[in-house]
Amino acid sequence: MSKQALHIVKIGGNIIDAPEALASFLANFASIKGPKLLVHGGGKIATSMAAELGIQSQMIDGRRVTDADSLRIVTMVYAGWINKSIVASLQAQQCNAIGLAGPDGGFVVAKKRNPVPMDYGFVGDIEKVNAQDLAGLITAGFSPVFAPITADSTGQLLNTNADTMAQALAIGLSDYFDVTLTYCFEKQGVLMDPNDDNSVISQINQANFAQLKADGIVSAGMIPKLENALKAIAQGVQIVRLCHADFVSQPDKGTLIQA
Ligand SMILES: Nc1ncnc2c1ncn2[C@@H]1O[C@H](COP(=O)(O)OP(=O)(O)O)[C@@H](O)[C@H]1O
Ligand SMILES: CC(=O)N[C@@H](CCC(=O)OP(=O)(O)O)C(=O)O
Repeated sequence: MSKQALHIVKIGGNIIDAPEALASFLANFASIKGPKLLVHGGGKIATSMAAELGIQSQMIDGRRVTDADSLRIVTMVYAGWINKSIVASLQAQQCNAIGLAGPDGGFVVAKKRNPVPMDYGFVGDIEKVNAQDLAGLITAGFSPVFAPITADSTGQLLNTNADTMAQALAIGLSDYFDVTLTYCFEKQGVLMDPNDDNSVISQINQANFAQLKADGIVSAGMIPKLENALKAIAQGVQIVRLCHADFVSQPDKGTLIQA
């Protein structure tokens, strides 16, 4: 029997940092019919806030090396300012958004990343999603808005990559819904030439991803994003797509991920 459709959308830092682009994205998100869930990043704002406070940010393979000071900043920025700004905007557009981070409701439990071979500090890898309770919240009519902050089983807060958070929530919720996962960012999709918006690669699977990586066509934050997208499609998510934030509700745009 087919399940109810659920749209899970991830929105990244470049859009969140651009007020007009964010407003237009949120209007489109609010107009999606039926159950929906938003995961947001905000890495760019966290980096500039840290710089204002005299703290340098270091990224390795798309992950922020998170010391105690950085953890305080990312928690305030992601689970505070960004999350509440988005929720308030969605509520003003009759979307019944509820702001959450991993520790709320025990929805996402993580584990501090092993410090060997590389110590990322307070960075969490997701261990468990409490999908049953979260599905209940969604079925009750709420649209969860997740900040990429988690905690471990001892209560230690951790910083988690937002693309990974979206992937784990999508896989967990696939037991209860037919999930479409859309990664929205500021490009038209995965591009053959990152400077040419007309060069969208229409489909990506494990085999051509390996080739695109080897050829240096995908780089930086795009590599973990595609790894997350490929994991989602391999583990029960029905549709996975990467597209420009303006096209969140246009299923024919962007790059489709294939198993
Ligand atoms: N082939 C590619 N096509 C599109 N973007 C690419 C490609 N290779 C690298 N990128 C970079 O990946 C970025 C998206 O990853 P990331 O910065 O982690 O996004 P976000 O913070 O929006 O999740 C793009 O802004 C772009 O600079
Ligand atoms: C561990 C880790 O790297 N966490 C990310 C969380 C934010 C994020 O993923 O934001 P974008 O989607 O805007 O890149 C970070 O602090 O940058």
